[in-house]
Amino acid sequence: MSLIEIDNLSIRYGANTVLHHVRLKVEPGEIVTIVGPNGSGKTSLLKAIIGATAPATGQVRLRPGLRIGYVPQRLHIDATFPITVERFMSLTGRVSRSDCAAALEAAGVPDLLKRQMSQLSGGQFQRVLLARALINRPEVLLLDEATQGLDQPGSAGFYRQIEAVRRDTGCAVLMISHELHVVMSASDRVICLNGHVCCEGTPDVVASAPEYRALFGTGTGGALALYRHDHDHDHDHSHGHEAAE
Ligand SMILES: Nc1ncnc2c1ncn2[C@@H]1O[C@H](COP(=O)(O)OP(=O)(O)OP(=O)(O)O)[C@@H](O)[C@H]1O
Repeated sequence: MSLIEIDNLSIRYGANTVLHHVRLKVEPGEIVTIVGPNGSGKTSLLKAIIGATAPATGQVRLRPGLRIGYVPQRLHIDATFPITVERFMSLTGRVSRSDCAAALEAAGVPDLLKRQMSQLSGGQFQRVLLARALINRPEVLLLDEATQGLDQPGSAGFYRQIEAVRRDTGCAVLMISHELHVVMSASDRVICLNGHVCCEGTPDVVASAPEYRALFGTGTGGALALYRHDHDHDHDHSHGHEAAE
C-alpha cells in the first residue's frame, strides 16, 4: 500500500469543521507540497496523520510500522533555558552520539553538537529540528512550514537540504509551505487546501494556471496567485463543503 492513505477525512473543533472530505495518498519517495491560505486546515491535516487530532469522519491509514519524522511549525525554547543541541536531540529517547552526529550531518549542520540551542540562528535551529526528525530514519518526513521566519536564501537552502535528504535516504516528504515559488521545483505534486482539496497536480500543471503564470517569478506573488485561483472556484456547486474562507 501507499505510505499514507487518507480517505474522506473531516476534522472538527467543536462546531467548526475545518477539513472536509479530504482524500490524499503519499507514495514512497515522493515530495508532496501542501499550499493554502491561513486557517485552511494544513496543520490539522498533518496532526491527523501523526494521530494528534482525531478524525470526525473518514480515516487515516498508515503503512504498518511506518516511521514518521515530524518537523513542527515552530518550537519555542526559552532563551534562559540552557540546553545543548546534543541534549535536545536525545530529549525524546536515547540516541547514540554517532546517530546524533549522522542526523546533524544529514541536516547540513554537522558542527553544532555542543552549541546551546538558544544561540542558534533561525536557519540552524530549523535544521536541528530536521536532524531530530531524521534520527529514527523516517520513511516519510512531515514538515509544517519549516522555513517560517527564514529569509528567501535561507528557505531555499533548507529545501535543497530536504531534496538531498530524499535523494540520500529515499524518504517521502509531505510539507506545508507558503513559498510555492521556492518549493515548486522540489515538489513532485502540489495540493491546494482550503478546508478541502481545491486542486492538485504536478508543479507544471499548477504553474500553468494563468493566475500563477501572471505573477511567476515575482517572489511571493506567484504563490498568492495560486491562492486566488483556489478561492475563485464556484462553491455554489460544490459538494456541500463550506470552505474555511
Ligand atoms: N486545537 C484547536 N481547537 C480549536 N480550533 C482549532 C484548533 N486547531 C486549529 N483550529 C482552527 O482550525 C482552523 C484550521 O487551523 P490549521 O492550523 O489547521 O490551519 P493552517 O492552514 O495550518 O493555518 P496557518 O497557515 O495559519 O498555519 C483554524 O480556523 C484554527 O483556528
